[in-house]
Amino acid sequence: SGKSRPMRILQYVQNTAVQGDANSVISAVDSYCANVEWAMNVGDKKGEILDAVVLDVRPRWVLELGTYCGYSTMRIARLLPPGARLITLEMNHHYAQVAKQILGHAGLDSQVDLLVGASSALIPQLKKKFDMDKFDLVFIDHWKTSYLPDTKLLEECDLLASGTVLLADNVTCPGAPEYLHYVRNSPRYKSLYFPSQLEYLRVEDGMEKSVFLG
Ligand SMILES: O=C(NCCc1nnc(-c2ccc3[nH]cnc3c2)[nH]1)c1cc(-c2ccc(F)cc2)cc(O)c1O
Ligand SMILES: [Mg+2]
Repeated sequence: SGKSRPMRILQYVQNTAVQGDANSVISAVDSYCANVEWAMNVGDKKGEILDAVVLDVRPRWVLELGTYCGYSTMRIARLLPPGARLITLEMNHHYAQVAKQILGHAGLDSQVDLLVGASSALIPQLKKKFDMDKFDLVFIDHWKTSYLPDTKLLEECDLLASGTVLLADNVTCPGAPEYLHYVRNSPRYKSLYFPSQLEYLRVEDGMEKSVFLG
């Protein structure tokens, strides 16, 4: 039942997770996707790397590119200091609708602003729309071919400060070769690879953490 995979994930969450308990919603998504049907969430293994980076950065302003069902959105939002804000961009209206409901079930919708549209159109509007200046952390997990152009767009829009951390999912699988070459060879970034596995599978993947040097 449930017309789409995101809908089936939402139904499982609504039937099994404790309302207002973000960790139980995260666990519910992980057990559904590990045991019933695979989905492109960052997952529990890479999720621990994401958690560690969020706790280390203690960001005031976070941008996420690629919301999908809101799994990584929840992982980030549950660790934010009070007053911090997470802006997440999603291209697909259906994904966004499901993510909103999953975030609501977790009780995390107050720290999160979910925008629907192309990142290339939305990124230039963010400073004005949210009266903000620079992001402290950017989690990149959308279309793999958009990683590099959107990173350059963030630079052009003056949304990165010296010390801003970019964390990119899937740099090995499906891969983001042009992005990797750029952040590893540009003098404006200090980059480090965190080896891991593709969500819910025994396939190599990893995340790239790149600090903007200004
Ligand atoms: O495609 C992925 N993720 C992207 C979804 C998305 N959700 N929202 C967007 C968006 C959002 C605003 C945008 N603005 C412009 N393009 C946009 C695209 N893109 C993805 C794919 C895999 C994967 C691995 C192995 C396989 F065999 C098949 C698949 C694994 C992953 O962890 C992923 O993250
Ligand atoms: Mg991913």
